[in-house]
Amino acid sequence: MIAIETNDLKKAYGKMAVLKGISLQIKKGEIFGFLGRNGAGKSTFINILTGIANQSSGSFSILGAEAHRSETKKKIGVMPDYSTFYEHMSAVDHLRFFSDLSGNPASKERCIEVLKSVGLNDHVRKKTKKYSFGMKKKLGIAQAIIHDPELLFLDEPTSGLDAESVIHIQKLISSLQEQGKTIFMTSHNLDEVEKICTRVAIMREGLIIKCGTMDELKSFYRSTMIVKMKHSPIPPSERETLKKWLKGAGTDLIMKDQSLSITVSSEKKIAEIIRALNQSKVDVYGVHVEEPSLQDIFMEA
Ligand SMILES: Nc1ncnc2c1ncn2[C@@H]1O[C@H](COP(=O)(O)OP(=O)(O)OP(=O)(O)O)[C@@H](O)[C@H]1O
Repeated sequence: MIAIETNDLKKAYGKMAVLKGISLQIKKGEIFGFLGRNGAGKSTFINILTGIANQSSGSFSILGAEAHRSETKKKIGVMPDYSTFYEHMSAVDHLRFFSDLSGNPASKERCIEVLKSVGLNDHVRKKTKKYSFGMKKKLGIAQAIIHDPELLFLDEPTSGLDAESVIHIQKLISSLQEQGKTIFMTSHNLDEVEKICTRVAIMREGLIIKCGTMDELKSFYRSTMIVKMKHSPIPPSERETLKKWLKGAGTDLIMKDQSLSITVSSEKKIAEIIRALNQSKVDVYGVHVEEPSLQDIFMEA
């Protein structure tokens, strides 16, 4: 079942093309990570999908329905990149008032339960004007999930939060997925995206330039890998011959007494290197292969 589908979605502000044709399909139950440098167009994309802005051309559907129908809106939750709150109200009153206004009234108990789930246990009765930046961020997430939506749009849900809160919110996002929700999130925290997202799209200058699971993205970039080996001492008589052979097998060779590091272009080469070492009477104790991280992929994309 498809949660979000966009077809050649474009957006221009005056002469500036911000989205240049985005076509995406996001399945129900995914945590979809949307990455891109500052100004790439991520928030604009979310704003269009959530009805805050209109597209210039192209179409999209949300939860199988044409976008912006009121029934569909009730099934989505949004945490925009910049949330505003009723400052004179306590967090719990703010959530109740907001849920009444949005046509999904929530009980006081439900509001308190949701505030606790985002880690605001001790601040449910505090006025939102006294909230710190991080507390407001959590309140924004609470506001997005108060009506138990099927689909959540989270624009940088953990930016500006302390390390403990980041982990708390990441766990909350994963638990929402376990409950069957679909999450579309933007983030500049690549470790976070790698950790919790089921699929990732990388956007650059209004276009999606890479999209797939982490394994798919990594296999695309798995053309080179850094191999590190620990081994027994190399007999002095074998050292030069072995060094010459290794230089032909890969690049960036670093040879130490009992370890080496080399960049190779295929997994087959790793087996060949182990055989060559054994033939030179060197025992291999450990092999570590460094795969590209999301950061490597992001930087190269
Ligand atoms: N209302 C607007 N009017 C004119 N230009 C806008 C408007 N909103 C966004 N833009 C421009 O559109 C481009 C994309 O902005 P957007 O906020 O979507 O990027 P982003 O990928 O979310 O960036 P960031 O990571 O910094 O949040 C930017 O060049 C921005 O200046």
